[in-house]
This record gives sequence, structure tokens and C-alpha cells, in this order.
Amino acid sequence: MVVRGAPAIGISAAYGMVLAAKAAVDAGHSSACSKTMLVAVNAASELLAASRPTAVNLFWAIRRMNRVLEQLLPTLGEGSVQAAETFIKGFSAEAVAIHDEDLQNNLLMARHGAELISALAKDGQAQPIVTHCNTGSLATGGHGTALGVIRSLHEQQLVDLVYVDETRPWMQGARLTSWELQREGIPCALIVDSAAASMMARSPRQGWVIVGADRVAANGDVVNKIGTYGLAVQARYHGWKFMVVAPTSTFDPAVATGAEIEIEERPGSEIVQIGDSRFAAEGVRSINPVFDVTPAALIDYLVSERGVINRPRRDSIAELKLGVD
Ligand SMILES: CSC[C@H]1O[C@H](OP(=O)(O)O)[C@H](O)[C@@H]1O
Repeated sequence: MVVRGAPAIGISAAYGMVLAAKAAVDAGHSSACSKTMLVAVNAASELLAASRPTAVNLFWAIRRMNRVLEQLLPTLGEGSVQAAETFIKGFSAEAVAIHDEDLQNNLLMARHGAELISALAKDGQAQPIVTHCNTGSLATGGHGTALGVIRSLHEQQLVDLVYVDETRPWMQGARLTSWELQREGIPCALIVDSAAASMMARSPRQGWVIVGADRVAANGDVVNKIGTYGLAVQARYHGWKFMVVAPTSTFDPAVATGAEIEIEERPGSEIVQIGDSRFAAEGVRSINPVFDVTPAALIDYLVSERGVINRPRRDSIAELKLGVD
């Protein structure tokens, strides 16, 4: 959890593989043969892949780096200083490309999402928004997914107030999102997760729930931070629109529905105490899944860098023609 947020996890894994390659070169005193390199990078990618199970960006980035590794390995031969330098340059370039592309995709998604909301805003009125977890520059290559859309809306004076779910139990909303929003001067108020429905009910205007994603299944089901599913149900009941913002690196065409996606379970210690201070009854059983599945039927808009899908379904997602590799 030092690095968290689906795109940031993928980007970090790519850089982690580069660091492992560099370490292999250093250990061989400025050179490394293709065999040593393969062993070192494979070991690193296995370790990285085991770090978290749900965000697919992690596996996507590792696969992408492995493809470049395969192309570059033969150039190392038996190992020379010059070959090692060229190898590291080429391998690092792929990690930097993954990072840069994510930032560019964030900017595109921010534009697509904000254009849609602004087009639907009656009389150009500023919108109330609920967001969950942290999807800003701290979770991505730089601008943010859901928070990127909120930023762009704010630039157009279309944000009335962002209700920030604290996001139990890791408190990404309280610790990170409220910090990012305040820093940018975007009007926001922190709420406990269970207050979101009441905020929707008492808001004079119907607004938007805008969230990110950790994995999008082929049928449009979305896995995101625990509590997202509840927000989608509440949004539908109260007539608020529900928008998911995620780059195509978060889409997993290999899984048919959200039910197939592994949901990370974290230790109960995260929910029976805050910091060192325990408040739950001693010995109580706890269950701590940190993601949930929002069925596609509850999603009004799915925004990726390729554009906006209204009411995502298997066929509309298939039109993106994302390769299964
Ligand atoms: C744009 S980040 C996607 C996603 O990552 C968060 O999970 P975590 O903080 O556990 O890594 C959350 O579900 C965000 O929506």
C-alpha cells in the first residue's frame, strides 16, 4: 500500500522491473549476459505480480515489459558494457512510455468526462459530486481518472461541491483525495462513507457519482474500492448519474464478468483499530474485502481515453477491440 491506485501500481511495476535489470547489470560489474538478465527480471516480475491481485494494470504492465524484455534479451549476448547500456536504455524507455501514456490518457479521459457532464448540465449549473477512494495524481501517472474529470469540471466552474467519502478502512478519501482537492481549491467536504445516500437525498439538485476502477470485465462490470457498489445503488435510487473513469489498461477482456475477478482480502487489523488504537470488541470476527463488483447495469457512463460508453454492455466494450494477451 505504499504505492496504490491501479495505474500507479502498473507504472511502479514497470519501473521496478527496470531497477531489477539495472541491479543485474551492476552485480555483473557493468554488464550482464542474457541468461542472468532473464533470471533477475523474471524474479522481480514474479514478486511484483504477487503484490496485489485485483488491479489489472499490474499484470498488464508486467506483460508489456516482458514483451520488450524478450525483444531486447538477444542483444545482450554473452554480456558487454555497451550492450548492457543499450539494453537498459531500451528497457527503461518502455517503462517511461507506460508512465507517459497513462498521463496522456488521464488528460483525454478528463476531457471526455467533463465534456459529457457539461453538455448535460442544465443551464450550466455547477454539479454536486460524490467520489470514493483516491483516483487523483497520487493514484495514476499524474492527473487522475475520476479526479481528473472533477479537475476539468472545476476549471469550467461546474463543481458545486465534492462529497469525499473517507473510504474505510484505508482512508484514501480522507487522507489523499481531500488533500488533492484542497490543494487545487476545489470545493469539497469529507463525509463518512455511510453519509453518501443522505447527501444525495437532501441535495437540492441531482448530481454525479464519479469513481475510478481497478478492473473492468468484458461485460462492463466494474471492480473498484469497497463501497462503490453501494454508491451505484444509491445513485440509481436518487436519480444521480454514475460515471466510472478508467483507462483501457484497466479493462480485462479476458474475464467475462466481475464475478471472475479476484477480490483482495486484507487483514482484519485494518478495521478493528485506527492506528494503534483498537476500538472493536476483543476477539470479534472481521471480514475485510477491499473491492466490490458494481454490475454494468448500474453504470450510466464508462469513460476511457477512447471516449464515453453510455450504459456499458458486452457489445459496446467489444467494439473497443482490446486484445486478450
Ligand atoms: C485510479 S485508481 C483505481 C483505484 O485504486 C484504488 O484502490 P487502492 O487504493 O486499494 O489501490 C481505488 O479502488 C481506486 O478507485
